[in-house]
Amino acid sequence: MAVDSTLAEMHWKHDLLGSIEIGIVVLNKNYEVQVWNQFMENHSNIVPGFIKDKSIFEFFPEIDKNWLIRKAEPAFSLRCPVFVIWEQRPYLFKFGTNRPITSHGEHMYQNITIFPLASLSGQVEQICIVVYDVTDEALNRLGIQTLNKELEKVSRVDGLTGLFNRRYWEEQFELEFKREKRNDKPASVVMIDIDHFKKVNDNYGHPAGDDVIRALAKLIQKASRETDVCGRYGGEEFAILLPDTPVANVEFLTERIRRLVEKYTVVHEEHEIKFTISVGIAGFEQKFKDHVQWLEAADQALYRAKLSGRNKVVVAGE
Ligand SMILES: Nc1nc2c(ncn2[C@@H]2O[C@H](COP(=O)(O)OP(=O)(O)OP(=O)(O)O)[C@@H](O)[C@H]2O)c(=O)[nH]1
Repeated sequence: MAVDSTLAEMHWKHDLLGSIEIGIVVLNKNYEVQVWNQFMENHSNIVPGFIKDKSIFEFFPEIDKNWLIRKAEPAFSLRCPVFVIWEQRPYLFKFGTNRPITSHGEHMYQNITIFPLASLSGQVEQICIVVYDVTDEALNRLGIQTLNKELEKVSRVDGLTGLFNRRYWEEQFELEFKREKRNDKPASVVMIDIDHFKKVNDNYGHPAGDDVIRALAKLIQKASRETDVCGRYGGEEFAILLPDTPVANVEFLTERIRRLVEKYTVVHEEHEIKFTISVGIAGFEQKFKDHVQWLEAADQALYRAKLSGRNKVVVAGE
């Protein structure tokens, strides 16, 4: 009778371990597998009889041995459970998943709990690793994060050129102005405007004009440093903020862009379009009350470049 009830108990425990949708692995102190439930078998294609008494590290090279031993140590020595969530480590066992393939990989995301299994004497000779499949939750979260990053980028960038849009550029410019007010280091701002751009639109059409705007944006970006903040300020007007750069260096740089543009040809359908730019530069001065005054100085220099014949670089105050 006693044997019967023990057998029955073993049977339902076996059924229970087999039917639950979580992985259960019992390891001894040598990290050899003692229990391997149906979930683990289904996802690894390794049957319990084959892996029993073998080191877990032999079968799963993706498991960082030192890391797992370090993690499981408190379960053995302090008898406390240990939790590892997918944000810390996406998975312990590299199992596939039947979810649609996304940019976040096609493996199963797992939360892991490591429980101490104490014997009657209170000694912990074994630990139980419980593996939860949290792929749906992880993919949702990662999907939302990607979407948020995309939205953040879209809200900063001008769609036609890929440069910063006016709003974001102005925000950065205002911040730089405040930094300059405190630090008083050399910094410059540049306004660039395409000459007689209306004629480009009138002669070749609006899409051709767009190609010219895009071409100039590329030239500006190529000539600038990573720390320069390049923006499309208006239709055919661009602004560059150059932190830590004195006016003399900027004059040299913008003169180079001006010459490059002069030589450049935009090919749109059967048309070869030539164009030029006018440039205004203003170095930071402590006398500016706000960033608007600093930008106005560059704008006035640009206006003088236009008035004095276009295709020119003019520095404010010179
Ligand atoms: N193709 C295209 N044209 C634009 C865009 N935004 C503004 N424009 C055009 O840019 C032209 C700007 O013309 P104006 O402000 O008169 O200046 P301009 O012809 O460049 O003359 P100057 O600046 O005095 O040399 C207008 O015809 C606008 O329609 C755009 O995104 N694409």
